[in-house]
Amino acid sequence: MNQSIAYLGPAGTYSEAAALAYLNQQSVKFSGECSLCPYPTIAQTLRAVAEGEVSLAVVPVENSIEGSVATTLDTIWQLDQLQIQQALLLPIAHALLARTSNYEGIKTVYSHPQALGQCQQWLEKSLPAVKLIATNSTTEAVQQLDQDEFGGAIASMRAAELYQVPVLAYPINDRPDNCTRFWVVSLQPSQEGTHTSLAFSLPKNIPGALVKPLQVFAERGINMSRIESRPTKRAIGEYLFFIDIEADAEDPLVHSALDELNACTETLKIFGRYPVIFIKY
Ligand SMILES: O=C(O)C(=O)C[C@]1(C(=O)O)C=C[C@@H](O)C=C1
Repeated sequence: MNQSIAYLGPAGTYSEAAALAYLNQQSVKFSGECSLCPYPTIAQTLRAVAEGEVSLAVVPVENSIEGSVATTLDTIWQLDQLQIQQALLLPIAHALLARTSNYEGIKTVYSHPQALGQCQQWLEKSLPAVKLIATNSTTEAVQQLDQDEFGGAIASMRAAELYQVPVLAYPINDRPDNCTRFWVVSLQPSQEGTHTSLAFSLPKNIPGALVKPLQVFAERGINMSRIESRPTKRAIGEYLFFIDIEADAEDPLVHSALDELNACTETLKIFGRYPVIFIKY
């Protein structure tokens, strides 16, 4: 069967690198045709799976310096039916691309807000006077350089090569061990898993409302590897809680925890069980 994988494009983004790493690792499974489909935003990338335009999407979820990718969490909550197949941990090393030959020539730096955040200290030290402009992706930042001869872009080395733009500095991320976690999602539940992700809203904003849902895991010795809150968008001070646990949703112990969690939350959504793969270069 023909497979298609949506990612935040255009070609050269870290999301494309994650999609290629996934494909490489699944090469036996995808022995037939498999195409990579770039989308302009993370929300559109996820919607493409929900609407059946593609079979899979690879989206960033969390970075070791900058934290959560809010659009991914918000969209996966809204779309409801998406299931995580796999988590991929990808090392991220940013480059400064520009057509001018030195830092003095750069007046504006373009990049995805996550990448700008991951290079914040380097930018303050090396280019303190430049204007920072957010783009939809790091590759879109590189494309801005066609219209701005005084511009610089924070993007991948692969983007520098693909679009033939010189690299002025590399690596420029504030920490050498910078990495981003991606989720591979589809409409089908995964057949295996060591981790499970879910999110819930609470019935009432009262003292201790979050204690019970957390106890459900603690009482069973299930380790939580992440908790993140996002606004419900209904009223100020109302939150959704996104939780990752280091356990398989199909394990009977986890099953009972999820049943109990369902009873003490307003809406509970299980985004799937999945393995975590570490990508090395
Ligand atoms: O703009 C890109 O290259 C992306 O793939 C997006 C993204 C992100 O949203 O976190 C992916 C990995 C890096 O953390 C920087 C940017």
